Amino acid sequence: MGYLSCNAESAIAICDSYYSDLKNKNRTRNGKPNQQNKLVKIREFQYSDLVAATSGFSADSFLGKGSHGSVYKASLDDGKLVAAVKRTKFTKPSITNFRNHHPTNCTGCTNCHSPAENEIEILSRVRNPRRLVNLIGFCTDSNDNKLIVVEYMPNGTLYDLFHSTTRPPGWTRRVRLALQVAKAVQVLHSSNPPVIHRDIKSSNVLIDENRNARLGDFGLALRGHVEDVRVKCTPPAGTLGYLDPCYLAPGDLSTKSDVFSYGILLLEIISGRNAIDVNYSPPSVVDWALAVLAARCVRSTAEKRPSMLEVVECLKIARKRVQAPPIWNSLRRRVGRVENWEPLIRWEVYDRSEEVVRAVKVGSRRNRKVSSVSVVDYADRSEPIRTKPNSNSNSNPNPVVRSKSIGSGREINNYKVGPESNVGGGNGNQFGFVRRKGGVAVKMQMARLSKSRSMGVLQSHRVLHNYDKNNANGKLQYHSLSGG
Ligand SMILES: Nc1ncnc2c1ncn2[C@@H]1O[C@H](COP(=O)(O)OP(=O)(O)OP(=O)(O)O)[C@@H](O)[C@H]1O
Repeated sequence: MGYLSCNAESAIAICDSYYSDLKNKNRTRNGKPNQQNKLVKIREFQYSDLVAATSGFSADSFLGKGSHGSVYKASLDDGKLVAAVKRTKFTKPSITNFRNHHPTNCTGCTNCHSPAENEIEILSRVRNPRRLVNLIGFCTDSNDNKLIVVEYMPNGTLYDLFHSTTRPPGWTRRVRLALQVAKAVQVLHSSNPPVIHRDIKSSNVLIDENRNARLGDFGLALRGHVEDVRVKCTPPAGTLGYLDPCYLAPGDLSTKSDVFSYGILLLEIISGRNAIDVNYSPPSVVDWALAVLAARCVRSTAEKRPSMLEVVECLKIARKRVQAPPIWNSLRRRVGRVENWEPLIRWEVYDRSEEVVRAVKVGSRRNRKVSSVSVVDYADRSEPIRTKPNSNSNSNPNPVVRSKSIGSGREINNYKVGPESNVGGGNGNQFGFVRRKGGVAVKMQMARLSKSRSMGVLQSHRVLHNYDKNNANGKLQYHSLSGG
């Protein structure tokens, strides 16, 4: 890892092609420095400085805990720089395990290097002041653990915004946040070589001082082309609930796995309070546009998912619509006055030859009026969408997967994962897939999403056997998919 072998500040500029490209782009045509592409130096901090900056990693500076460690607010440079310090613990795999992971010698993957080391390596090469939670520096403690110093995001996470506040964001802001996250993912995918984040989820989207969404936590990210040895030898990882069901072996990885996770995130964004009541006409076009997009992102065939560029373009159109017509605003105001608003959205994500993907909006709690809107690929649908007037979570007769709220924040109360198993408590707050085989609907795993503990759609016993149940927070790490 280049950045570790040399002096931190110079290492980045010398060792990395991204930064040498940046150097060339760093001047505009008239020779003036280009502010956007400004080279940023990665600092190496003394451990004692970080101890002082966080008041000894005190409870007062504590910001949150993830699966790999804790995050603290740090006041550096005499208070001129406020940052977040991630302090992680990582046990390196034994030599035997290491050999089992890698049939050939590994040049470094997220299984042999700590998430912190990986995050430093990735973030020292990819930078975006508006879209990403950027790296400021790093530090090594006496046990050789790495601490990461990143930009401080004062307004929590997207997860908090939707699930820990009494008043979740309105529709306009949701579209804006969705677009910002899409742009962040696009930045990663369009960099050369591309970066695949592998852990896109609402708790990894942080809200900056301007209330914009930024993508963070690059502990599992991989930088490289899919054919690169490093990418090819890194076992699958991610968070259950967001994990691409196609991603079962290292060779399955592509940017489309991120698209899948983004689709789940988009569903999470959509499935809270809606801006438009179906009683009002016309019903929201924007929410359907988003629903279609989300459904396309989570298609089970990776090639049929859109690229992030397409996602960004689609969301830009959705944003224009939400901003444009005056009637929209008055409707939004009326809906905003409704208390205890809770949308009922039933998702039917069918994968029948990959041609029918549909989402059905059932109605609002207030009036329970039913609206059935077809959204995508309906030309060839062979059966009508059934909705029942006055349906609610208790009386809905449809035996389809139903999601009242995705990302409910509640714990999973049971799970069994396997080809014929059913996941979740079964009270309606579930999300899942129905796969059709020979005209018969086969329910696949359903999940009740909760922060970092959400369940995913897993289809392989091999994966299950390799799932480390002791791993905290539902974070998935696979251990010996290559037969070890
Ligand atoms: N840059 C930051 N600025 C402010 N708060 C942060 C920052 N990074 C993380 N946090 C806070 O610390 C918490 C833990 O973050 P961390 O990235 O370690 O874990 P996570 O994303 O919640 O879970 P996981 O490790 O499973 O991905 C976050 O939920 C957030 O509240």
